[in-house]
Amino acid sequence: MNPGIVDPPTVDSEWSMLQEPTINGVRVKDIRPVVTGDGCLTEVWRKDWDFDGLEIGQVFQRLLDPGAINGWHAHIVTTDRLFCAHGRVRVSLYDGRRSSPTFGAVWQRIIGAERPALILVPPGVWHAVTALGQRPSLLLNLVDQGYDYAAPDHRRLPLDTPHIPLRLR
Ligand SMILES: Cc1cn([C@H]2C[C@H](O)[C@@H](COP(=O)(O)OP(=O)(O)O[C@H]3O[C@H](C)C(=O)[C@H](O)[C@H]3O)O2)c(=O)[nH]c1=O
Repeated sequence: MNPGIVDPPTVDSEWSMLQEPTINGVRVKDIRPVVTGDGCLTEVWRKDWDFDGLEIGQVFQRLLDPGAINGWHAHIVTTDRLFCAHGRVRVSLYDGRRSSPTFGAVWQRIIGAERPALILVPPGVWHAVTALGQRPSLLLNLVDQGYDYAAPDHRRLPLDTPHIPLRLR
């Protein structure tokens, strides 16, 4: 038999995710849903988690059709907090900050209703979200400052940009 390669687990023996962020300033808060008699309840953000010490300036939702790839985006000053409330998505990140100790690093994590988590994406970190599975995915973004219609803090690169060493399709 061809020995192949060792297939490492994505979780430890407590089922905690092993994929620690490789990008400076990116944080992940895993959240455990509370199962109830008629469904479940999942917290999304609490001030006393001391997750980032930032404000919540706005919350918006983004519905993604199955297979949709939303990206690449980055912000100059805005911090995103991404939470997948329904369905399942892959969050892909690239550190585009030249001054960052992890400049050039990439990191990906799958989150969703079965494995809820809040992902903090600092300014300058390029991000893209891929909707997985066969049903629409609902992404919440709890940003630290509200969208400015007159001067959007929103930069975009095409999915096939040569500046980001990740191919999403
Ligand atoms: C953010 C925002 C946008 N808009 C308008 C502006 C555009 O005409 C339209 C789409 O906005 P945008 O291109 O920002 O949407 P997405 O491409 O889904 O990107 C947004 O959601 C993904 C997940 C990110 O991660 C981005 O950081 C975030 O900007 O909605 C508003 O009217 N209000 C808002 O708060």
